Amino acid sequence: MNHSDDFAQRSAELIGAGRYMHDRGWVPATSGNFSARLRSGEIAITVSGRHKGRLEPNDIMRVDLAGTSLDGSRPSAETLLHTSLYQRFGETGSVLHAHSPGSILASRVFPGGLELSDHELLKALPGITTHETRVRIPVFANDQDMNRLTARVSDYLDRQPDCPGYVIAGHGFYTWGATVDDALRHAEALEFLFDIEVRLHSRTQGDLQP
Ligand SMILES: CSC[C@@H](O)[C@@H](O)C(=O)COP(=O)(O)O
Ligand SMILES: [Zn+2]
Repeated sequence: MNHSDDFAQRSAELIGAGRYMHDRGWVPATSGNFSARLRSGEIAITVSGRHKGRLEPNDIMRVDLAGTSLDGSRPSAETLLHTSLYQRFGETGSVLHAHSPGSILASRVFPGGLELSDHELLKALPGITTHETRVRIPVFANDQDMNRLTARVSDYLDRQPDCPGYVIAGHGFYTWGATVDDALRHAEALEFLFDIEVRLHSRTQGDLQP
């Protein structure tokens, strides 16, 4: 496959992911951003400000691993959060970011992070083969300074390299995978688990009411 076919193929996958996520209410009002690693080593990423449920081929652009635009378009405002993951994890082929209700609610209910355990669906996450696993999803404070936010995430991943995703408080979540499909599966599993954990928490709180 030549480089332009590769770019077209990855772009089509990101467009499909956007439609899927928008249909589920995870990327409202131009929020979210998506990327995929190209065979050339460059990154295909969404152009900033585009509606992620109605992406077209020219809404996907190329950046280098430092996040610099390679074709004159303006990449996602959160490009650094994507490129830092590609720099860190050689096997990562796609990064997805959503502003999903489950992740935002979870960040309010569990500001110190979530502990996911005893869920069969954990097996949808990379390297997990049993529900008897404990997966920690950190919650970072939101920050408009991408260098500072990226540094905080990187510092965490230095210590917890198996982390499958993270939440940004009041903002959304990031997850990644070897392919766009893998990253989408991780997104779907995490969003489901965020929702379950929030509902479990409110049930427990409700039970405690006089
Ligand atoms: C609609 S506000 C959302 C943005 O501030 C940002 O968080 C986001 O997810 C989308 O930014 P973008 O630059 O389009 O990639
Ligand atoms: Zn965002």
